[in-house]
Amino acid sequence: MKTSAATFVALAETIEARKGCDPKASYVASLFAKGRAKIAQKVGEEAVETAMAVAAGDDKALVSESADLMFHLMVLLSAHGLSLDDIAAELARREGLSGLVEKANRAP
Ligand SMILES: N=c1c2ncn([C@@H]3O[C@H](COP(=O)(O)OP(=O)(O)OP(=O)(O)O)[C@@H](O)[C@H]3O)c2ncn1[C@@H]1O[C@H](COP(=O)(O)O)[C@@H](O)[C@H]1O
Repeated sequence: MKTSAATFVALAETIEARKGCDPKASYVASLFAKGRAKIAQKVGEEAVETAMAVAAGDDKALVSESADLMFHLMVLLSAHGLSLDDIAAELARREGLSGLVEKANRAP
């Protein structure tokens, strides 16, 4: 089995390769064809479904819905010319900065 990172890298490459493909032959291409607003809507729906899996106490559904959420988020990032590297860079920038300290330092 691939490592988590390798799986995300492979999926990101597949998503990029779907740009310009026939929307009838590819779900990713169909998302790109529908546009950013529709992809963002799908991200919102999958986030809600992820939360509902938690409310139902269903860990199997939590994994499945989280995968749907991550997948659609990666398509959304790609549609904006961004990638998981941008998210990793932002998380790296925050490394070591407690969320409690950051929140306390926010301008009122
Ligand atoms: N990881 C995924 C993946 N996860 C979820 N999905 C699809 O996401 C959709 C979400 O289902 P929903 O019921 O929420 O949405 P829907 O009802 O079909 O759509 P709406 O009409 O509600 O908008 C389903 O069609 C899933 O099959 C995915 N589709 C593709 N991938 C990956 O993307 C690759 C490329 O896919 P294609 O572009 O289709 O070749 C695949 O090989 C996979 O690796």
